[in-house]
Amino acid sequence: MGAVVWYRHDLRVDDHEALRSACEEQDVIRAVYVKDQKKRDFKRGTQQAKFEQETLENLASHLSQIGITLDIVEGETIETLDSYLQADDTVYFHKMTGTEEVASEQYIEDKYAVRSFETQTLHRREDIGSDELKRVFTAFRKRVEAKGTFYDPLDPPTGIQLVKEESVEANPEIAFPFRGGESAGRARLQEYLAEPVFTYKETRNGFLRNDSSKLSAWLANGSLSPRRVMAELQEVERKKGANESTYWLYFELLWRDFFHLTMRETGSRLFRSSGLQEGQRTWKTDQLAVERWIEGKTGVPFVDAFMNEIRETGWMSNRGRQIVASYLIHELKQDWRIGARYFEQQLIDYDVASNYGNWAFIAGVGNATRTPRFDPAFQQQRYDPKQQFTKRWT
Ligand SMILES: Cc1cc2nc3c(=O)[nH]c(=O)nc-3n(C[C@H](O)[C@H](O)[C@H](O)COP(=O)(O)OP(=O)(O)OC[C@H]3O[C@@H](n4cnc5c(N)ncnc54)[C@H](O)[C@@H]3O)c2cc1C
Repeated sequence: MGAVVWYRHDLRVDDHEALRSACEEQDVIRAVYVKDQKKRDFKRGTQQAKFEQETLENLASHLSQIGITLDIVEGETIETLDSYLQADDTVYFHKMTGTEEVASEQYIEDKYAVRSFETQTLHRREDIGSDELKRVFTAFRKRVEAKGTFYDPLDPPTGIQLVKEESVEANPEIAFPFRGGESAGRARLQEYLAEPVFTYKETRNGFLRNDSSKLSAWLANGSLSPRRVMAELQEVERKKGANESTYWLYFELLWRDFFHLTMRETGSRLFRSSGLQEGQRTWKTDQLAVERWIEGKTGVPFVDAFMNEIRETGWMSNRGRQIVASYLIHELKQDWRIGARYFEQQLIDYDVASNYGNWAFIAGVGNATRTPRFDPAFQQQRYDPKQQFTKRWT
């Protein structure tokens, strides 16, 4: 009989209830991560794959400190796990949001002994109240803020010391010059909370390294725990004082929670053409228009600059994402899911709930019925008046 920690979008040793419990309850532990590319009909962006690889190497080195080997196996998740697991194994894992992830959890729960935990979000379903989850962000936010429940992050199991991240040569033209892995995520968290966070509210729509936290990529693959981010943020507020900007970082983390908790209720409905709204919606699919959008050849320099940035670096700022998504949906009138799928392939911070939730929101088929529209010319005047960003990327 053995114990297996099944890693997915929780690629860390810190605040990892599944790993901690396995260490407390079992003598012999294996850890497994399944690289499942079979269901995808697209090739992942190089930056996304590189970030994952760096993350896995960092995780393996942390686990090896307490004698656990991380087995990385490729193939379809359920088939692969079935041949990896032994009938009397106990599987330790964290519950995830994505519908494919939930389906494989159910299979594993039915067939093996399991211990499952929930740490993917800052707040939990039960913090919202017993009635139906409020599908409007403001109502959700008020509910969790009134409750004010925060969960303390757990330290890594005894015997693991986080490897210190060596400093990364910063290229000022690249907004995301960081490596994958828990060590790099923690280093970035400290760097951001030391100073830049105090002006976050004013800078967050910018396009440079310190204009926003850049924590999303580590949060997305779970190499950083949202509870750890919040605990460190609260510590900084206690020591140096809270301001509107420090609150705003929490406010944005609530959007992440909101999309996750909504998707846990709505499941695969979000992937329909009409998203979370009722009925059918018809969208165009003009391959040439989509190709021009992807290749940064729409002829609208601000849009093209962002599309070139994501293609080369796997990163795009929130403002950029809103502008290019709005352009694809409202100007080119294309199916919003084509854009969401391209982001799924490219983004180093791809996260199913945040990605499809935001795309659906801009298409007017998400949680809100209002349809936000971003005029690239107006946006450029406001956020890149000297065209520094546009010139760099076109
Ligand atoms: C079309 C579109 C697609 C998106 N796809 C993704 C995605 O796949 N993965 C992803 O993590 N975010 C996605 N976002 C949300 C947002 O753009 C990124 O979270 C943010 O740009 C990441 O940069 P940051 O870490 O510096 O964010 P900060 O501004 O520093 O915010 C702090 C954290 O709050 C969370 N957050 C902030 N804004 C949002 C938001 N609108 N929705 C959900 N969470 C948010 C993120 O975890 C982020 O790291 C998308 C937004 C749009 C408009």
